[in-house]
Amino acid sequence: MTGFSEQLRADSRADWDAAARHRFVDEIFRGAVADDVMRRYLVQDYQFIDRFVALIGAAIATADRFESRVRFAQFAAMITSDENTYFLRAFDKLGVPPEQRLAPRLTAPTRAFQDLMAEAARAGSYVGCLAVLGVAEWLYLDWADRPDATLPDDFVHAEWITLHNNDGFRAFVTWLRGELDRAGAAADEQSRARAAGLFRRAVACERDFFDHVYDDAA
Ligand SMILES: Cc1ncc(C[n+]2csc(CCO)c2C)c(N)n1
Repeated sequence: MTGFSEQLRADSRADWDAAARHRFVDEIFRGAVADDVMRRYLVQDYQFIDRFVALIGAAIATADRFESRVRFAQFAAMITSDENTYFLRAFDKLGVPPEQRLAPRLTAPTRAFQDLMAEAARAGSYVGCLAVLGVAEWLYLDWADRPDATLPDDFVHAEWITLHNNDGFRAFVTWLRGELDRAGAAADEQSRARAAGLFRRAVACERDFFDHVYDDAA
Protein backbone atom coordinates (compact mmCIF):
# COMPACT_ATOMS: atom_id res chain seq x y z
CA MET A 1 0.00 0.00 0.00
CA THR A 2 1.27 3.48 -0.84
CA GLY A 3 1.90 5.62 2.24
CA PHE A 4 0.14 8.90 2.90
CA SER A 5 3.22 11.00 2.04
CA GLU A 6 3.68 9.37 -1.38
CA GLN A 7 -0.03 9.69 -2.09
CA LEU A 8 0.06 13.41 -1.24
CA ARG A 9 3.06 14.05 -3.46
CA ALA A 10 1.42 12.18 -6.34
CA ASP A 11 -1.65 14.44 -5.96
CA SER A 12 0.60 17.52 -6.35
CA ARG A 13 2.91 16.14 -9.03
CA ALA A 14 2.77 19.07 -11.47
CA ASP A 15 3.57 21.79 -8.92
CA TRP A 16 6.07 19.55 -7.13
CA ASP A 17 8.11 18.91 -10.29
CA ALA A 18 7.88 22.54 -11.40
CA ALA A 19 9.44 23.55 -8.07
CA ALA A 20 12.01 20.75 -7.76
CA ARG A 21 13.23 21.35 -11.33
CA HIS A 22 12.97 25.10 -11.21
CA ARG A 23 15.27 27.45 -13.08
CA PHE A 24 16.61 28.55 -9.67
CA VAL A 25 17.71 24.97 -8.91
CA ASP A 26 19.42 24.60 -12.25
CA GLU A 27 21.20 27.92 -11.75
CA ILE A 28 22.31 27.30 -8.17
CA PHE A 29 24.03 24.04 -9.15
CA ARG A 30 25.88 25.97 -11.86
CA GLY A 31 26.69 28.75 -9.40
CA ALA A 32 24.85 31.05 -11.79
CA VAL A 33 22.06 32.61 -9.72
CA ALA A 34 22.38 36.37 -10.27
CA ASP A 35 23.20 38.29 -7.08
CA ASP A 36 19.96 40.29 -7.12
CA VAL A 37 17.94 37.08 -7.51
CA MET A 38 19.83 35.36 -4.67
CA ARG A 39 19.40 38.46 -2.51
CA ARG A 40 15.63 38.57 -3.10
CA TYR A 41 15.34 34.85 -2.46
CA LEU A 42 17.29 34.83 0.81
CA VAL A 43 15.70 38.03 2.18
CA GLN A 44 12.24 36.48 1.73
CA ASP A 45 13.37 33.06 2.91
CA TYR A 46 14.68 34.47 6.16
CA GLN A 47 11.12 35.60 6.92
CA PHE A 48 9.90 32.13 5.98
CA ILE A 49 12.19 30.46 8.53
CA ASP A 50 10.75 32.51 11.40
CA ARG A 51 7.23 31.06 10.96
CA PHE A 52 8.65 27.68 10.15
CA VAL A 53 10.21 27.52 13.61
CA ALA A 54 6.84 28.53 15.11
CA LEU A 55 5.21 25.66 13.19
CA ILE A 56 7.76 23.23 14.63
CA GLY A 57 6.59 24.49 18.03
CA ALA A 58 3.04 23.52 17.07
CA ALA A 59 4.25 20.07 15.96
CA ILE A 60 5.99 19.64 19.32
CA ALA A 61 2.77 20.61 21.10
CA THR A 62 0.46 18.34 19.06
CA ALA A 63 2.68 15.25 18.58
CA ASP A 64 1.25 12.02 19.98
CA ARG A 65 4.47 10.82 21.63
CA PHE A 66 7.52 12.06 23.49
CA GLU A 67 9.99 10.62 20.96
CA SER A 68 8.51 12.79 18.21
CA ARG A 69 8.59 15.95 20.35
CA VAL A 70 12.28 15.32 21.08
CA ARG A 71 13.11 14.86 17.41
CA PHE A 72 11.43 18.13 16.48
CA ALA A 73 13.01 19.95 19.42
CA GLN A 74 16.47 18.80 18.29
CA PHE A 75 15.74 19.84 14.72
CA ALA A 76 14.57 23.29 15.86
CA ALA A 77 17.81 23.71 17.83
CA MET A 78 19.84 22.76 14.74
CA ILE A 79 18.16 25.12 12.29
CA THR A 80 18.26 28.05 14.67
CA SER A 81 22.04 27.69 14.98
CA ASP A 82 23.80 26.40 11.82
CA GLU A 83 21.40 27.76 9.29
CA ASN A 84 21.10 31.09 11.02
CA THR A 85 24.80 31.79 10.52
CA TYR A 86 24.49 30.88 6.82
CA PHE A 87 21.91 33.63 6.31
CA LEU A 88 24.00 36.20 8.14
CA ARG A 89 27.17 35.33 6.22
CA ALA A 90 25.27 35.32 2.92
CA PHE A 91 23.67 38.69 3.76
CA ASP A 92 27.13 40.12 4.47
CA LYS A 93 28.53 38.82 1.21
CA LEU A 94 25.55 40.09 -0.81
CA GLY A 95 25.50 43.46 0.98
CA VAL A 96 21.99 43.16 2.43
CA PRO A 97 21.31 46.14 4.74
CA PRO A 98 19.94 45.59 8.29
CA GLU A 99 16.36 46.68 7.53
CA GLN A 100 16.18 44.17 4.66
CA ARG A 101 17.29 41.42 7.02
CA LEU A 102 14.84 42.24 9.78
CA ALA A 103 11.75 43.75 8.22
CA PRO A 104 11.69 43.54 4.40
CA ARG A 105 8.56 44.17 2.41
CA LEU A 106 7.04 40.72 2.10
CA THR A 107 6.15 39.41 -1.32
CA ALA A 108 2.79 37.72 -1.97
CA PRO A 109 4.22 34.17 -1.94
CA THR A 110 6.01 34.80 1.37
CA ARG A 111 2.81 36.12 2.92
CA ALA A 112 0.81 33.19 1.53
CA PHE A 113 3.34 30.79 3.02
CA GLN A 114 3.32 32.54 6.39
CA ASP A 115 -0.48 32.43 6.46
CA LEU A 116 -0.48 28.74 5.58
CA MET A 117 2.02 27.92 8.32
CA ALA A 118 0.08 29.97 10.87
CA GLU A 119 -3.16 28.24 9.81
CA ALA A 120 -1.59 24.79 10.17
CA ALA A 121 -0.18 25.73 13.59
CA ARG A 122 -3.54 27.09 14.81
CA ALA A 123 -5.55 24.09 13.62
CA GLY A 124 -3.80 22.04 16.29
CA SER A 125 -3.65 18.81 14.30
CA TYR A 126 -0.35 16.92 14.26
CA VAL A 127 -0.94 15.46 10.79
CA GLY A 128 -1.72 18.96 9.49
CA CYS A 129 1.54 20.38 10.93
CA LEU A 130 3.40 17.43 9.41
CA ALA A 131 1.88 18.03 5.99
CA VAL A 132 3.25 21.59 5.77
CA LEU A 133 6.60 20.80 7.42
CA GLY A 134 6.86 17.73 5.19
CA VAL A 135 6.56 19.73 1.98
CA ALA A 136 9.15 22.29 3.05
CA GLU A 137 11.67 19.62 3.97
CA TRP A 138 11.08 16.87 1.46
CA LEU A 139 10.81 19.14 -1.56
CA TYR A 140 14.11 20.79 -0.61
CA LEU A 141 15.85 17.43 -0.25
CA ASP A 142 14.37 16.42 -3.60
CA TRP A 143 15.83 19.35 -5.53
CA ALA A 144 19.16 19.37 -3.68
CA ASP A 145 19.86 15.65 -3.87
CA ARG A 146 22.12 15.31 -6.92
CA PRO A 147 24.91 12.99 -5.74
CA ASP A 148 27.02 13.36 -8.89
CA ALA A 149 26.91 17.14 -9.15
CA THR A 150 30.01 19.18 -8.38
CA LEU A 151 29.47 22.09 -6.03
CA PRO A 152 29.75 25.71 -7.17
CA ASP A 153 32.66 27.79 -5.79
CA ASP A 154 30.66 30.55 -4.10
CA PHE A 155 29.65 29.50 -0.56
CA VAL A 156 26.34 31.36 -0.93
CA HIS A 157 25.37 28.84 -3.61
CA ALA A 158 27.29 25.78 -2.36
CA GLU A 159 26.12 25.91 1.24
CA TRP A 160 22.49 26.43 0.27
CA ILE A 161 22.79 23.09 -1.55
CA THR A 162 24.70 21.23 1.18
CA LEU A 163 22.30 22.45 3.89
CA HIS A 164 19.62 20.50 2.04
CA ASN A 165 21.39 17.36 0.87
CA ASN A 166 23.57 16.29 3.80
CA ASP A 167 23.08 12.91 5.48
CA GLY A 168 21.59 14.36 8.67
CA PHE A 169 18.99 16.26 6.67
CA ARG A 170 18.21 13.19 4.54
CA ALA A 171 17.69 11.12 7.72
CA PHE A 172 15.40 13.79 9.12
CA VAL A 173 13.29 13.90 5.95
CA THR A 174 13.03 10.09 5.95
CA TRP A 175 11.83 10.22 9.55
CA LEU A 176 9.40 13.06 8.78
CA ARG A 177 7.85 11.13 5.90
CA GLY A 178 7.49 8.08 8.14
CA GLU A 179 5.81 10.28 10.70
CA LEU A 180 3.41 11.67 8.07
CA ASP A 181 2.62 8.12 6.92
CA ARG A 182 2.02 7.01 10.50
CA ALA A 183 -0.09 10.02 11.54
CA GLY A 184 -1.98 9.90 8.22
CA ALA A 185 -2.87 6.23 8.75
CA ALA A 186 -4.05 6.94 12.31
CA ALA A 187 -6.09 10.07 11.47
CA ASP A 188 -9.81 10.18 10.70
CA GLU A 189 -11.03 11.06 7.20
CA GLN A 190 -11.65 14.71 8.02
CA SER A 191 -8.14 15.25 9.43
CA ARG A 192 -6.61 13.45 6.45
CA ALA A 193 -8.57 15.60 4.01
CA ARG A 194 -7.53 18.79 5.82
CA ALA A 195 -3.90 17.69 5.85
CA ALA A 196 -4.10 16.86 2.14
CA GLY A 197 -5.41 20.37 1.46
CA LEU A 198 -2.56 21.94 3.44
CA PHE A 199 -0.01 19.78 1.61
CA ARG A 200 -1.36 20.78 -1.80
CA ARG A 201 -1.33 24.48 -0.92
CA ALA A 202 2.21 24.21 0.47
CA VAL A 203 3.51 22.68 -2.77
CA ALA A 204 1.85 25.46 -4.78
CA CYS A 205 3.45 28.02 -2.43
CA GLU A 206 6.90 26.48 -2.97
CA ARG A 207 6.50 26.83 -6.72
CA ASP A 208 5.30 30.44 -6.42
CA PHE A 209 8.13 31.24 -4.02
CA PHE A 210 10.74 30.22 -6.62
CA ASP A 211 8.87 31.88 -9.48
CA HIS A 212 8.56 35.16 -7.71
CA VAL A 213 12.27 35.86 -7.31
CA TYR A 214 12.49 36.08 -11.11
CA ASP A 215 9.46 38.30 -11.59
CA ASP A 216 11.40 41.59 -11.54
CA ALA A 217 14.58 40.11 -12.94
CA ALA A 218 15.84 40.76 -16.43
C1 LIG B 1 10.40 28.51 0.74
C2 LIG B 1 11.18 27.47 1.43
N1 LIG B 1 10.69 26.23 1.50
C3 LIG B 1 11.38 25.28 2.12
C4 LIG B 1 12.60 25.57 2.67
C5 LIG B 1 13.36 24.50 3.35
N2 LIG B 1 13.52 24.65 4.72
C6 LIG B 1 12.99 25.63 5.45
S1 LIG B 1 13.43 25.54 7.03
C7 LIG B 1 14.32 24.18 6.77
C8 LIG B 1 15.03 23.52 7.85
C9 LIG B 1 16.49 23.39 7.69
O1 LIG B 1 17.09 24.11 6.72
C10 LIG B 1 14.27 23.80 5.46
C11 LIG B 1 14.91 22.63 4.89
C12 LIG B 1 13.08 26.87 2.59
N3 LIG B 1 14.26 27.24 3.14
N4 LIG B 1 12.36 27.80 1.95
